[in-house]
Amino acid sequence: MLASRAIAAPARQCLRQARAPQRWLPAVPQSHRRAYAIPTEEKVAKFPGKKGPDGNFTVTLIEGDGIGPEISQSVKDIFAAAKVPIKWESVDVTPILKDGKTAIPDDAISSVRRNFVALKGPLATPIGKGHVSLNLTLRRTFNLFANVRPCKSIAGYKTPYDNVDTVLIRENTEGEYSGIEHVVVDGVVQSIKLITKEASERVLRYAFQYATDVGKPKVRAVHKATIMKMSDGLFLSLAREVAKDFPGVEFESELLDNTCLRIVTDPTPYSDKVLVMPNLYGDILSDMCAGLIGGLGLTPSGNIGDECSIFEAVHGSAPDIAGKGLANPTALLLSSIMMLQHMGLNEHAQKIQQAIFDVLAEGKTITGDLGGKAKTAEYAEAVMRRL
Ligand SMILES: NC(=O)C1=CN([C@@H]2O[C@H](COP(=O)(O)OP(=O)(O)OC[C@H]3O[C@@H](n4cnc5c(N)ncnc54)[C@H](O)[C@@H]3O)[C@@H](O)[C@H]2O)C=CC1
Ligand SMILES: O=C(O)CCC(=O)C(=O)O
Ligand SMILES: [Mg+2]
Repeated sequence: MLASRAIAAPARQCLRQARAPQRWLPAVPQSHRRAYAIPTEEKVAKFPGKKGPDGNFTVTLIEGDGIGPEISQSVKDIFAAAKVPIKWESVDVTPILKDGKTAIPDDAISSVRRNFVALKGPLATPIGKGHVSLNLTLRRTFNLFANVRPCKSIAGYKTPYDNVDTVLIRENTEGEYSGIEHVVVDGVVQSIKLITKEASERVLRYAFQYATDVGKPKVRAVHKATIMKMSDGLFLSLAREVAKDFPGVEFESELLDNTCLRIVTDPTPYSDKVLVMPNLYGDILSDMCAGLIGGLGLTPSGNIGDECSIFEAVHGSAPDIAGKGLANPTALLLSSIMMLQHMGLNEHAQKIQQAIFDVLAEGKTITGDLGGKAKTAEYAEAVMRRL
């Protein structure tokens, strides 16, 4: 593990740092929701209307596999303790076959469409034979074109770097994860990396808009257009085109291998940029960035679409620790904070986030991945005590 828990800086200093509010998604005024989940005025009007007569929003919950139910329980407990006006609608996403293809059950699809917003635990994908990734299927089903993966140092948790503050936006519907593979002849297989103008342009536009909204002065496209001249070449040339529509944001580009080297050598120069890239690169780089701040137990994400959005941790189902109460629920909790900010429930987001950062900064009740001894539920209880 890259980071090890060292003697924490003086607790008061850590708590002071931890108190700084953190917005994982831009504050989106109701009238500017267009660039995020809600594209039309009609939907803008409809969104707050999802609040039911009891004053609660209904949110779809996919608990997921492996550690999914354990970390989902922490979110449910903490949300209940913080009196977040949310009613969970749990759905089963056990895959079904539709026209010979893996599909999400209709009930789950209609729940997400009805509620606009979902929180999702990790879903395991079998290696080789077996169903295709349900995570990718969900992203494609709902056209969740931008995967926003912020990664910020946790005050009080010491790693080789104290100042990581990266935001990575990953194209989320195609690229290397198009799932188009076939056997050409025995012993020769082909896997298609599909890059389209439409999908590239919309994620690039989202990245520039995101940078504008959160006040990051630069967008950097990460690519390998030296080798994949046509596919990454198209992505890069579209990035240059889209940049012209955002004169207030500086555009840069960088080869993926160089990005990897530079971020692990010194992440500081990446704090003022939004990184945008094709699917696979974002998948790998986001796990790598998580390593810089203390691991996968800490990094959230949001899958953003025009019609609905699904929030989930960057990590997977962690089968090695599942069912043992060892999982760190912070990544899913911070994803749920992104979700609350997306929904405009900022006060609740801030209150819970502060409690999480305070518990982490204090360092007494933290899970094993961070060098502590607390079980998942004990950590969640510590967060609830801080609310
Ligand atoms: N978005 C999703 O639902 C994702 C699903 N997966 C799926 O998850 C399964 C397992 O994949 P792996 O490669 O093992 O990756 P993983 O992310 O599940 O685990 C990698 C390592 O990180 C640790 N870890 C992950 N989350 C943690 C947490 N919250 N607290 C403490 N430690 C944590 C695990 O114990 C393991 O040692 C696979 O079936 C994969 O397809 C993988 C990544 C994302
Ligand atoms: O769907 C999967 O199995 C893995 C997905 C993944 O690694 C990710 O979304 O980061
Ligand atoms: Mg991944």
